[in-house]
Amino acid sequence: MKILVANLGSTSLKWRLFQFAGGEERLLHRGGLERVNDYGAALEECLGELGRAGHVRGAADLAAVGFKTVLARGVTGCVRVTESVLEAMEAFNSVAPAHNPPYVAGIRLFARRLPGVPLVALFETAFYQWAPEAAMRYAVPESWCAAGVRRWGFHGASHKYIAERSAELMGRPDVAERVRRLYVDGGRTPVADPPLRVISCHLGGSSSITPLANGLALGNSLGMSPQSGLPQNNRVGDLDAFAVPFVMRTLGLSLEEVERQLCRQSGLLGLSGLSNDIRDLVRAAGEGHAGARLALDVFVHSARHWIGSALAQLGGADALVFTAGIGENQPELRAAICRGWEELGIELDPEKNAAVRGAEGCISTGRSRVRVWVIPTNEELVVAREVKRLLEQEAARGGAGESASAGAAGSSVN
Ligand SMILES: Nc1ncnc2c1ncn2[C@@H]1O[C@H](COP(=O)(O)OP(=O)(O)O)[C@@H](O)[C@H]1O
Ligand SMILES: CC(=O)OP(=O)(O)O
Ligand SMILES: [Mg+2]
Repeated sequence: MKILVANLGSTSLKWRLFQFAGGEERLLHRGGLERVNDYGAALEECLGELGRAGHVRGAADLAAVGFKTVLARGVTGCVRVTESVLEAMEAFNSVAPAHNPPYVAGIRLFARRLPGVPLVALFETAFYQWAPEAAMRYAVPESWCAAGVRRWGFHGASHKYIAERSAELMGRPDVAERVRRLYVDGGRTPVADPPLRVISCHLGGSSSITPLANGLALGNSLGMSPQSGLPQNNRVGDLDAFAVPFVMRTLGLSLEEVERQLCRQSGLLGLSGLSNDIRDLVRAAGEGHAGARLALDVFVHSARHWIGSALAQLGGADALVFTAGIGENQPELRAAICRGWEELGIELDPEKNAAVRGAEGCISTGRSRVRVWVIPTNEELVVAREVKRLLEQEAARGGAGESASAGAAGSSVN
């Protein structure tokens, strides 16, 4: 069974093609494009590359295409994409303006280009279904919460992968197995003592930090929208809610203009006035650009704030993990984030830290009580496994029937 996963990130397109056969998972192909603005053209390039490599010449070559979709009204988990799922995503376009519109368009493009191939979505919010209610609520009236104003949490596929892989690296196969089975039994797979406490730092085009207790999320720095928490590439991150009516009144901005500026001209770009890409900012800061320096400093300050929160929620940590575009590749920022934490039992080894870029490795000293890791994420594998499971469930039921999640009913788009 061949499953393609298309990961439409806020700055990139990444894809991986997996073959599942006889209990084995094999990666057949992977690729990606950076600094993407036109996702339609990027997806055509992906399909072209898969065709030229001889892997996907037509619909018959694929069992399914999986998508790491962000959020939808009333839908989570792993579902067949139906018209009503797309409508539920569109209903939250204004909550995830950088993510939902390109995903809906991208899914429709696959439906046209690969007619008949099952299209399946694993929503990023799925990983937080079991997080404590106190970690997921805002202090707003109940009617706001009922309308969707609550913390949803994102980067679920990535933090799930880190939960599993970090448990393996920390010698905890029991916790890794619980994580693998999470969407089967809701985290009820038993684990041994002592508890494994991991802080997962996904730092990329969007960034988020999650405390993991025995593989389960206790929350996420991303809240109701993927524009919260740390400053994002060109999206705002945390902001006092009263700033919005204030700038509308005092600067005379329309609601649409406020939304546009918060989503396109804020974050690292807004702070630096230069770029939304950390590579440009590190280079420019080195050349004395004050805006770039400020953007990096705010990013580091915010990362430390959220790691501190995770440390407090977990009551300490056994491992701290850096992943995604920035976390995997940027030793200078990892060092700045972990500065002065020896008393907390976190001590980076400067040489190991400098040496690990885009690869898996431990970057803490032998003395460090908390082991610090770089783990390249594999969101696509997490999605592909759930897609496979859904197809197998459907086959066992004798066809693509009703899906487990609310709101997923309706005619399949493919
Ligand atoms: N080789 C690299 N060195 C340093 N930073 C990088 C590198 N590659 C990517 N980045 C940073 O990571 C971001 C992309 O993160 P990533 O998680 O891969 O993408 P997305 O958010 O689109 O899913 C870039 O915008 C850039 O800031
Ligand atoms: C929220 C999310 O999935 O972020 P990104 O697209 O940047 O990876
Ligand atoms: Mg991403």
